[in-house]
Amino acid sequence: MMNEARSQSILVSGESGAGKTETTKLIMQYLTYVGGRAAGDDRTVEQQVLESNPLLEAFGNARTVWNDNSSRFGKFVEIQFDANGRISGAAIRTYLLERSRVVQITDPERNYHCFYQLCASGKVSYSVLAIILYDFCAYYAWVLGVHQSS
Ligand SMILES: Nc1ncnc2c1ncn2[C@@H]1O[C@H](COP(=O)(O)OP(=O)(O)OP(=O)(O)O)[C@@H](O)[C@H]1O
Repeated sequence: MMNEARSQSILVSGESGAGKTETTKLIMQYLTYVGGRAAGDDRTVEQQVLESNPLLEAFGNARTVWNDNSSRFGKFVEIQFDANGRISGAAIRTYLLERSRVVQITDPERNYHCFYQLCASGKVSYSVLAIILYDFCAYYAWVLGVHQSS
């Protein structure tokens, strides 16, 4: 990329359970390692890129019969580098979240991780739980609306 001064793409594909999600995380770890800044900086872009994975997985991954942590959406990760090869920015776009899973699941499959994480925390009062569940529902309703209108 630096030699040719041209953007490059990596396409990770395969059937469910093939290892796309884990491979993508390894690629992101590698790119943030080679394009990282000096230690001691504040929370850097590369840290934010890596830290986005658990959050995205909470809202978009679920257990299926093939994979305990199956990604139920597509992801386009763009990492921008400056002229020195250092990471200068990043953007993540998500596509085609499996909408039906929000309201319908078949045993032994599960809904999205975030619902179980919320219940497992055991530290929220019922009123806070209701607010958070309301926000989750609003989030998924927004996602459904976005995909329906596009
Ligand atoms: N590099 C790896 N090292 C160790 N285990 C791995 C690796 N890649 C995949 N696995 C194992 O395979 C499982 C499925 O991998 P992963 O979730 O990446 O698949 P996937 O192709 O993204 O599946 P899906 O399409 O359902 O999201 C992981 O939970 C892990 O147990």
